[in-house]
Amino acid sequence: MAAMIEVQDLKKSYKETEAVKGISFEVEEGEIFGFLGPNGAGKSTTINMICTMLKPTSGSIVINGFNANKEKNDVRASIGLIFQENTLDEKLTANENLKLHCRFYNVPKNDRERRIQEVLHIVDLNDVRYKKVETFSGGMQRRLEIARGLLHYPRVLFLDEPTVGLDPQTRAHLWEYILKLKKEQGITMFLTTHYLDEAEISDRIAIMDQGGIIAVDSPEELKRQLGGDIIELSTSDNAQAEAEVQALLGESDEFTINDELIRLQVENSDAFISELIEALSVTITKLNIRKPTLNDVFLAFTGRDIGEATGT
Ligand SMILES: Nc1ncnc2c1ncn2[C@@H]1O[C@H](COP(=O)(O)OP(=O)(O)OP(=O)(O)O)[C@@H](O)[C@H]1O
Repeated sequence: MAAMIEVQDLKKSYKETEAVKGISFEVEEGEIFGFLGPNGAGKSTTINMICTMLKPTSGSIVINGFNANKEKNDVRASIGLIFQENTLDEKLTANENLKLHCRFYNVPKNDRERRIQEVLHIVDLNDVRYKKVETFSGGMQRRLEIARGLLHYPRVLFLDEPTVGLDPQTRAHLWEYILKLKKEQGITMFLTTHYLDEAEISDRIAIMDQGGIIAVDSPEELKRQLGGDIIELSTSDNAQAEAEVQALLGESDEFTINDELIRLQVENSDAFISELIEALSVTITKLNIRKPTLNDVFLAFTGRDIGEATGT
């Protein structure tokens, strides 16, 4: 199967900043592709280039078989954008917002009524079709934006932090709709999010840092590559414990430490934990053993916790 998005050696420089440093990746048709990275990594710049809103310095982008540089209109017709900011006209009804979009995207006149009904049905908003958007809850507005993004039958949906500012229940609902779209319409999704539980839904995740892509794989594989178990502990004297853990692990093994928590990764915690307890002269006040999470993956690749790295 041909890739739905093909990015090759893509670069973007702003005066002094090399924001995107020659990245290459492919997104398969029908997959949810998560795009993660710390603030300033180059994610927005990359997405804006893929969506034809920003001209690359060099490199090539092909979407749905169309070249983003030479066939902008075909690319735009192939994609739907659902960004963080609400771009609906709140003074208009849902119906009016959708009709406007049909006009912008040249949806044939005879098709408009059928498509509006179709997309409203997908997001369960048929009942409020003739109500003003300003009377909608945040979640309903988001659903209407998704409906609008689907009106011109895009093959790829770009979802840029689609659930920011929504309560957990609305987030969960919205995800049900997004997954339904993937399943029923086979739409490819390009997703950025700071919520790791959402990123976990992706078929594959790319991690971007300092203008480059440093990992691309399924969430399971990324976690598996990290391997072993994560041990987190606090002690009565973490500085002393740090020296003792280092002596036990040897120079080559890595672990992270901050004021409260020593975090280390070992092949097999069962075998290691008794050695650790024996090696420590200080009292252990907290001990937690777990499998790696996506946050550990993020930390391993970028050196930062996703919360710190994205200011969330
Ligand atoms: N218009 C611009 N002019 C100059 N520099 C820019 C411009 N837009 C972005 N940059 C720089 O390019 C780099 C990448 O920025 P970008 O916004 O793509 O990162 P990001 O990963 O999307 O970050 P965030 O998660 O904060 O949105 C940063 O160093 C940023 O300061």
